[in-house]
Amino acid sequence: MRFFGRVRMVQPQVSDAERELFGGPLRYDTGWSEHQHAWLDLTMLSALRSMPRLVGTTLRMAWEADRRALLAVTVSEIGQGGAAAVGLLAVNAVMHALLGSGTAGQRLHAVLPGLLAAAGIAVVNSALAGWSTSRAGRLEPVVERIATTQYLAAAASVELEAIEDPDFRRLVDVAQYGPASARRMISACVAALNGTISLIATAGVLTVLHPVLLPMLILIAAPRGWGAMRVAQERYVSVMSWIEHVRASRLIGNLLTERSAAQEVRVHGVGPFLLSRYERMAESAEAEQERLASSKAATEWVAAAMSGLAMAATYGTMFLLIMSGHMSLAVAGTAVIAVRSGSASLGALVMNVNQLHEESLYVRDHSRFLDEAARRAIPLGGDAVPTRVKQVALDQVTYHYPDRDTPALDGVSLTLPMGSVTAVVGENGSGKSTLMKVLSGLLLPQSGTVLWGAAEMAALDRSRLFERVALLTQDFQRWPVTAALNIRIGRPVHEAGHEDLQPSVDYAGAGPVVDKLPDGLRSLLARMFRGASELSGGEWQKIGLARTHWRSSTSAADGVLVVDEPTSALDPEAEIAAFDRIRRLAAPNRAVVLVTHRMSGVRHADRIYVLHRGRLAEQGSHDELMAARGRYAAMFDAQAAQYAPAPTVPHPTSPAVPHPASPSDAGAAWPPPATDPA
Ligand SMILES: Nc1ncnc2c1ncn2[C@@H]1O[C@H](COP(=O)(O)OP(=O)(O)OP(=O)(O)O)[C@@H](O)[C@H]1O
Repeated sequence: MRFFGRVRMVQPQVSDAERELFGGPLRYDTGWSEHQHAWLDLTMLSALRSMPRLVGTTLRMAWEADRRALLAVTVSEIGQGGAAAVGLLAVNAVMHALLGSGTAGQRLHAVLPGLLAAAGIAVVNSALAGWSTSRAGRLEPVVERIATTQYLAAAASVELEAIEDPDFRRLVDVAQYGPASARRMISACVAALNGTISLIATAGVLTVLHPVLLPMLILIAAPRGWGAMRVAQERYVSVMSWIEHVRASRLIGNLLTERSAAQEVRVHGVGPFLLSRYERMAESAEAEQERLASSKAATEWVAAAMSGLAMAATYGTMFLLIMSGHMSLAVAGTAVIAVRSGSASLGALVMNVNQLHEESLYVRDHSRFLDEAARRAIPLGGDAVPTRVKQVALDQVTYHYPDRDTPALDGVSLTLPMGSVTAVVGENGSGKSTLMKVLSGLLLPQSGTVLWGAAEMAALDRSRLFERVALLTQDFQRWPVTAALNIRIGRPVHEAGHEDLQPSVDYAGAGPVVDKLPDGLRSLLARMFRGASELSGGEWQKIGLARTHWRSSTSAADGVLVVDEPTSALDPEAEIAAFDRIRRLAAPNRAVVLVTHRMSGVRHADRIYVLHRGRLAEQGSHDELMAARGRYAAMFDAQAAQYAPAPTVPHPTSPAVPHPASPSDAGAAWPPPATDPA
């Protein structure tokens, strides 16, 4: 009876390794589980019922992609169905001629026209099949390309807030499977169309031959169709319940090969540790594969047995019909062939409907993503940004991340006059980076206003506003392209030769970095490609600075330069030089705002704002804030004290880690023999 009940979700046996690594059964919620119920409700009937809608969606996509190719596929598939029906009729004529009266020679002679017709039909059929394959081959990549382009364009045009929203990220994750599924839906649709037409053709011929043959055909094919559907359901449910665990073991496997983990993998002995956990997790996934294979074998065996019984009943019925004179031998011969090809078509059709349904779940995610992305897209249009502004100002700005209880910015007001350098300091998590995102127009405050001159940012055309902002953040993008493009990409629409970029290279002090590269600015900075060069963190920061200069120098309109922790990887000399260069970027048409924890870089700023837990705690020049002896002065003094001569730091007298359990664990005698420090 277990074969006929619903396919149920079985909670996977989680390995000890997974508990140890992740603290329990892993729930990597990708949104896949949203399919679960759709699928589990799937019966053959509901799959067939949803067929017209699914086919309609796919055909619409294909129609937009290439109408001529779609028409060619449809015509050739219908042609193949017709050819199958005519082929069966030709077989029937051959049977009649073979089993008719007359001498063997006369009968062979009578067979010839039927045989020639069957051969001709076979040739036409294969030509049509070839045509269909080639046109579908044209259609599939175009549909996939259109769906991929839609996906990428939608992902790149949403608000930053959407990208940082975990729910939206999950949708982005799951929708990535949509384009490939849309492509596969084309072939599944073509195959389903082919199956339907050949089935209608065969059914028509069988009904003409004898009315009892059609129900018999259905009886033979139904168990195989049921078996195919059940196996697919079990596979899908298994994938759904195991996906997190398979991903987890893949994640562990990847960590062993990743460059970023390579040092700890070796020095801390993480390699053998993770490898053993990977093996244990993979073993439990293998057990599931084995269970699935056994279940598939049993289901297919039951389906084959039921289909065999129906086949025996069909042949028995035909035998009785022949014996009672209700069916000729020729009809029976044709019926045997038709039943065989018809049951194969029906079985294939069920599988294709099945696949169509499975793929449509992912295509549905894709369109759900497109709808959601359109809802959360950065709005197009808006007022023009004034070319000349005296200042950019924040007035009582509050920003709240959706999943946080407390605001990251709470009633912050500040002013950035053109031509000035403003510094923002504060402890970790005080809201500095959030403030920079609000200033850049990447995040829109829930209350308060950002003003460009007298214009409110909320009313401005955001794409135009972005053109007036230059960004240099600590985790700026290290694009896997040439050194030249890594600079030019600061304003990619602006064409530039290497000589045009030279001032930016010189400005950033990146000359020695470029000189060291094998092909100068032409060198590829992408370690994953052969022949590419790699830069150190500090060298990259100089390239980043050159990019910022390029962006700033290619716009004459008033704008803002946002610099967030630009010098973290620079050596002391380069850091001093970098702060000096950043200050020099403040021009009559540019306001520079600088976020840093290096207090030495802040002291020359025209105005300094101190943030504390999202609120503005202090503001003023360096001298004013030092005189006020508040937070700023405390931070400055704490850093300055690091460089002041200090009394000798005492050495610890006892080990900071517990003793190993036994001397053999330590690999050396423990405790070490007492020695006289003197
Ligand atoms: N994407 C986000 N989603 C939710 N909360 C966030 C997000 N980014 C930052 N926060 C929270 O907002 C607060 C301010 O973060 P922000 O990154 O602006 O601080 P910061 O001053 O730049 O810190 P740091 O000096 O460490 O870079 C923190 O409590 C942080 O946890």
